[in-house]
Amino acid sequence: MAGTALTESLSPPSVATLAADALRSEVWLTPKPGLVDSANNGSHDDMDLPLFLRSIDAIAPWLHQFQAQGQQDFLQPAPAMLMRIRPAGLACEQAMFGATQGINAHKGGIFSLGLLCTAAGRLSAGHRPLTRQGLCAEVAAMTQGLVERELQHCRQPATAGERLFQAHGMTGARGEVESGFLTLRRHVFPHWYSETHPERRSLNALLRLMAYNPDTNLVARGGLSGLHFVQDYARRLLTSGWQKEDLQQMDQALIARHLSPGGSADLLAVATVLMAFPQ
Ligand SMILES: CC(C)(COP(=O)(O)OP(=O)(O)OC[C@H]1O[C@@H](n2cnc3c(N)ncnc32)[C@H](O)[C@@H]1O)[C@@H](O)C(=O)NCCC(=O)NCCS
Ligand SMILES: Nc1ncnc2c1ncn2[C@@H]1O[C@H](COP(=O)(O)OP(=O)(O)OP(=O)(O)O)[C@@H](O)[C@H]1O
Repeated sequence: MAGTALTESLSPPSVATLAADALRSEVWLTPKPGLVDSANNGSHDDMDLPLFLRSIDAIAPWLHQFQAQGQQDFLQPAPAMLMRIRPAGLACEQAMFGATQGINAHKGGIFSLGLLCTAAGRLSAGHRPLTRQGLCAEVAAMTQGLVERELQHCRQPATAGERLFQAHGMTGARGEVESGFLTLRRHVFPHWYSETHPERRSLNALLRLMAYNPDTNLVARGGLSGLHFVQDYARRLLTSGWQKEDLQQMDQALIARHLSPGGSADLLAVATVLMAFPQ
């Protein structure tokens, strides 16, 4: 069985390589509503595709670092891991900002994929099976209590994510990892094989994410009405069936409203990595 062969043959560094490849596929995938892709810069005045590729080149070595640290620390209790990898996470963010002249191309992606690579390192070093479910559970275990510690107890919100928790109770990237990527498990994985062509499969997964992910990027730019606009639009396309032209029209609608579903782009990359593993 292909899935079993993958579990046995995936040597640890391959997961970090899969993650960098997933970031590259995500940015090349076109048309992506509101996001940077090969046709346009979506709702972003300060980013383009070459900037994303430079950012990925800067991040890639750190993804291996996360995995190595997961392997090295596999005997540590899971909840101790986030504190241990955060310095590498912040250094990776700095490397990204260095490559992009201070522009946030991948902050969310570094966070989610860094945790995923660490989880993979821990599972492989502990001779535990590298499965989708196991990886999601390990990410959840490593981030247990994160929303309470960093969002509920945050007195002076500094980031958009922290402000949006206070304003709307949105838990953003932290809530998604603490739930073991619940949005992916509930709304994306069960429908992954409903499309056979790889490009349509990725675009359909992105559409499903836009329909169901409580993306703090959308609320930061367009308020709750911005989030609902994107969710309603994506749900309509999922119901009626869609072609690339529909996504191009949706792109124009999001650009006109300055909306960008960046959190969904990040989760698409996470899904691409996780779908390389057996269930
Ligand atoms: C947790 C991270 C992502 C910071 O999050 P932040 O508060 O800036 O906001 P937010 O939760 O909206 O996430 C930022 C990025 O995550 C992505 N994202 C947004 N929504 C989602 C979602 N629902 N699911 C997954 N990713 C998402 C987007 O790309 C977004 O740009 C990370 O950069 C980090 O750990 N920073 C250190 C911050 C810290 O230690 N603060 C102290 C607490 S007061
Ligand atoms: N292809 C993509 N296009 C745009 N954003 C993406 C893409 N892939 C991932 N993202 C995510 O979107 C986030 C950037 O979104 P955004 O520019 O809205 O954030 P910001 O810089 O914090 O806010 P603003 O630009 O409104 O000041 C990044 O953290 C990144 O992880």
